[in-house]
Amino acid sequence: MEGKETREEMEKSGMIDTWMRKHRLIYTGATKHPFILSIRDGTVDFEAFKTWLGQDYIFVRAFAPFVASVLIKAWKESDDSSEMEVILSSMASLNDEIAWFKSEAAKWGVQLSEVVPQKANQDYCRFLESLMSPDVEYTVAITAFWAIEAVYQASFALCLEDGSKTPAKLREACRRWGNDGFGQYCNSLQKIANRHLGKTPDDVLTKAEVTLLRVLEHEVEFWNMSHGAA
Ligand SMILES: Cc1ncc(CN)c(N)n1
Repeated sequence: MEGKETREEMEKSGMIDTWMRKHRLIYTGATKHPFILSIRDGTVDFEAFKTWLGQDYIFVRAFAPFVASVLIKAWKESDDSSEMEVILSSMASLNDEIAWFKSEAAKWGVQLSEVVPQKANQDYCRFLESLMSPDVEYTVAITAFWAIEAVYQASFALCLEDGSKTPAKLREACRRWGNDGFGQYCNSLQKIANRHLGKTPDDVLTKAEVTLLRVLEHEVEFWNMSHGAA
């Protein structure tokens, strides 16, 4: 009999997969955005890429304290010590990521100290800050964390697929998030999120789903900001 999936049925495949099916349209909007498709088909406007680069540097600086807040929640709320290690590895790579943004900006002639955060970026950073509150459950925060990373992984992996015409100058940027190692790290985050979603009360489950949708909307707005600014 067809109908709504029960919670037990959803948990069998993992809540994240269920939500990805349920919210396919917005997930595709975030991972196959026209900006990403323009990189993939080689028609990208390099000014748009430079806008993205400067804005994302600001975002990543706000993302690092968010990841730190997830680490604190894992330390307090998780019963599996390996989760802290996954989150810690992410913190270590953020250090590399900030260094990469600085050297990439120098190559493209983007003065990072002069970049002013645009509204979509400010809104997204404010949203991240709201998730840092100790009142936000670990399950909700780890779901958001997975979604933020997974959108970049899926988007940039698309630009590396066979047949893509990604300009040589942008391939390194795409490899940063589109490589297999980053994919495996996203799978680890997804497993952690699924494990906690599978045992959380219904009200927290609803909060996590709403938070996931907010992340996807912010990601779309973030791409729009870069794409529209050319
Ligand atoms: C907007 C955005 N979203 C996600 C990521 C991947 N950490 C990022 N760097 N920037």
